[in-house]
Amino acid sequence: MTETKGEKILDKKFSRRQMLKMTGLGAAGVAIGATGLGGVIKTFGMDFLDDDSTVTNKVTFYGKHQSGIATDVQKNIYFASLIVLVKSKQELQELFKMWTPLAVRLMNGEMIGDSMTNGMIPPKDTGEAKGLDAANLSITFGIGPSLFEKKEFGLTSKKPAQLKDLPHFPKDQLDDTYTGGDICIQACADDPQVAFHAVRNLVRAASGKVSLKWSQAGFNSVPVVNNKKQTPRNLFAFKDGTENPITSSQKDMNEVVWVQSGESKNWMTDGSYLVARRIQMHLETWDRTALKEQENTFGRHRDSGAPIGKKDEFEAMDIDRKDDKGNFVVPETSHAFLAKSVDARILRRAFSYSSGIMDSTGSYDAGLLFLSFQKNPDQFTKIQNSLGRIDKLNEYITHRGSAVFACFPGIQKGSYIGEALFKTL
Ligand SMILES: C=CC1=C(C)c2cc3[nH]c(cc4nc(cc5[nH]c(cc1n2)c(C)c5CCC(=O)O)C(CCC(=O)O)=C4C)c(C)c3C=C
Ligand SMILES: [Fe+2]
Repeated sequence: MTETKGEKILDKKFSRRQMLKMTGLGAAGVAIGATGLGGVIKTFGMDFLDDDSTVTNKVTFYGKHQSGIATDVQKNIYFASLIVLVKSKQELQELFKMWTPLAVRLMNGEMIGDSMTNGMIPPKDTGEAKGLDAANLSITFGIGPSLFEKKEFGLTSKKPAQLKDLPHFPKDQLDDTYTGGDICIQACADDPQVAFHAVRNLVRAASGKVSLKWSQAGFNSVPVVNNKKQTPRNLFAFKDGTENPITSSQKDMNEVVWVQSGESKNWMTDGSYLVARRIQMHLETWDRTALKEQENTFGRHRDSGAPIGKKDEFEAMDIDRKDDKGNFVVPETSHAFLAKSVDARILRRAFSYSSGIMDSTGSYDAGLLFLSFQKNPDQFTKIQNSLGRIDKLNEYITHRGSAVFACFPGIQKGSYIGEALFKTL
C-alpha cells in the first residue's frame, strides 16, 4: 500500500500528465475539491481516479465486466454481506459513488486516505495493508433481492425476474446468520490481509449507512508445476474447479456467465448473478471413509482428479460409459455424474474456509464457501436439483448459508458502481 493520489493532489506533487491520467479526461469539468477522504479530483461533480498501470500484481478496476469473476482465482477471499441502513434512493446512489474511488485506490494497492497527519483524529485508512502490494485484489459488488423489497428506494420496477431467493432444497439446514443480504462485497486477493483490509475500509467508510450481516474469509492453495497454476484441492483433498467454463473464452463466458442484452433488466447487461452457499464439510466423517468410497463420491480419482476409469484430470467425463457388466463406470450417485446429467453450466469460484468449531457438535466448522457466477441463478438451481437427495456427497456436507446477488456490469471510466441501475430510474 502506498500513499494515496489524493494526498499527492493536496500536496500539489502531481504533473499535468498525471492529472490527466487520473481523470481519464481532458481539463473540462475537472476541479479539485475537498471531500471526506482528504481531497480528490472531482469530475462533473464526482470523484474519479484511474487504474495505475505501473502497479505490479494489479487487477484492472474499469472495464466491461467487474473484476473478481473472470479474474484468475486468487488465494484468499473476504466475502461480506451487508444490510443497507440509508433510507433514500439518493443516499444509496451516493454510497456506490463514494465506494467507486475507494475501490480503485484499494485495487491500485493504495491507502484510501492520508496517513497520520493529524494525531487528534483516527487515521483515514485502517493501515494494516501498508507495505503490502496490490496482491491482485479484485472487488466485486452485488445487490440482493431484499434491497428491492425496501420500498423507500423505489426500485421495485427495476428488479430483475432472475433475482429472487433460491428455493428451499431438500437437504438445506440454513442458518439465518449466514443467509441473505442487501449488498455483497467480494474481495479476493493473493494476501488475506489485503482482502480483509479492502472490505474493512469500504464498510468503515460507509459507517452508519450499512451494517455487516455476515462475512466469511476463505482460502485456496494453488500448487504451481513448471510455472503453471494447478487446480486447487478442497478440504476433502480433491481437485476442485476442473470442469469449469474457460474464463478467457468470450464464447463460454457469454453463454454461461455474462448477462447479454435483452436477457435480464438492461442495467444487468454485462453483469452476472452470484450464488453464495456456505457449505460445511464434515471432515471427521470424511477422514473415516475409505479412498475408493471417497472417489465414488465425487466420480473422480483423488490423486489425478481424472474421471473414474481415466488417467488425466482434463479427460472428458463420459457419464454414459459402462463396464463389461453393464454398470456405469462413473457411479450414478456420484457428485460429478449428477452435476453433469443436467443441461446447465455455471462458473464455480469457490474457496475453502475454516472458522473454528461448531458449538453444537464440537466438530470443525470448515467447508466450502461455494460461489458460482451465472447469467441466471436458475442454472445453479437446475444443478442443485439434480444433485438433490441422491448426491453421495450429501453424506459429508451440510448447506448452512445461502445468498444470491446481482453483480453489476463493469464500471466505465468517469462512471460509478451501479450507475446503470440508478440512471434508468
Ligand atoms: C449446485 C452446484 C454445486 C454445488 C452446491 C457443489 C458443491 C460442492 N462441490 C464439491 C466438490 C466438487 N465438485 C466437483 C464438480 C462439480 N460440482 C458442480 C456443482 C456444484 N458443486 C459442478 C457443476 C461440477 C462439475 C461437474 C462436471 O461437469 O464434471 C468436483 C470435481 C472436479 C471439478 O470439476 O471441479 C469436486 C471435487 C464440494 C466439496 C461441494 C460442497 C462442499
Ligand atoms: Fe461440486
